[in-house]
Amino acid sequence: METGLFITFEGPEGAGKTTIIQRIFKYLTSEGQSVVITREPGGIEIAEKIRSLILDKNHTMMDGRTEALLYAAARRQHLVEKIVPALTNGQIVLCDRFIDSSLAYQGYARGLGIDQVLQINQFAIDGWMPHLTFYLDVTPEIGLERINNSKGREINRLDLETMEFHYKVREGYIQLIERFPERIKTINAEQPEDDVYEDVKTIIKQLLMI
Ligand SMILES: Nc1ncnc2c1ncn2[C@@H]1O[C@H](COP(=O)(O)OP(=O)(O)OP(=O)(O)O)[C@@H](O)[C@H]1O
Ligand SMILES: Cc1cn([C@H]2C[C@H](O)[C@@H](COP(=O)(O)O)O2)c(=O)[nH]c1=O
Repeated sequence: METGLFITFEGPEGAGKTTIIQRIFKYLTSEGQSVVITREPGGIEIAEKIRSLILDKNHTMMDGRTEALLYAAARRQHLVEKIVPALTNGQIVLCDRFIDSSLAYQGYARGLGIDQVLQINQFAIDGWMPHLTFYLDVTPEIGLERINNSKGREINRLDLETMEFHYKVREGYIQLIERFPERIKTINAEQPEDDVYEDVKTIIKQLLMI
C-alpha cells in the first residue's frame, strides 16, 4: 500500500531543479523525514543506460515517437524499481522530471500531441502520478545561459534543439498548468536561488504540516 509522498520538479533547461532538490532534500532530512532523490530519465541502471542513448548528441536521426517511447520505457523501469518501493516504504520521493516532461517536450514541443503521449505514459505509469509538482518557470534564454555557464554540465542532444523548440517546451508546460491546476504549482525560477528555495519550501511545509 502506498503511504509516501511523490513530489516532482519540472521546467525548461537550466530552471534550477537540481539545485532546489538538493536544498529541499537537506531541509527535509534535517526535519527527520526519510527522503529519496532521483531523476528522469535515469535514477537506476537500466534507465541511466536509456538516458545515454536518448541524450547522445550523435543520435540526430532519432524519430520523435522512438524518443517518446524510450522516455516512457525508462520511466516504467525507474518507477517499479525505485519510486514505488520508496513510496510503499513511506518515504518522500523528490524526482527531477517525470511524466510532465514527456507531455511538454515530446507531446507539445515535438508535436506528437499531449494526449497521445499521455496515453503511452499511462501504460507506463499505471496510475502512479505525482502528488505534487513544482514547475520552475524561466525563459529559455535565461535557462540556456545558466547551463552554458554551468561547469561540468554536459550539453546534450535536447539542449541543442532550436530556440523555437525551447519556446514550445515552455508553452507546453503552460498548457499542463491549465490542465492540472491542483497538482502543478508554478514557481518564478528567475528569482535569486534563495527565493526560489523559500517558495518551494513554504508549499512543502504546508503540505507536511511541519
Ligand atoms: N535561481 C537561480 N539563479 C541563478 N542561477 C541559478 C539559479 N538556480 C540554479 N542556478 C544555476 O543554474 C545552473 C543550472 O542549475 P540546475 O542544474 O539546478 O538546473 P536544472 O534545472 O537541474 O538543469 P537541467 O535539468 O537543464 O540540467 C547551475 O549552475 C546553478 O547553480
Ligand atoms: C524525463 C524527460 C526528459 N526530457 C528531456 C528534458 C531534458 O532536455 C533532458 C534531460 O536532461 P536533464 O539535464 O536531466 O534535464 O531530457 C524529455 O524530453 N522527456 C522526458 O520525458
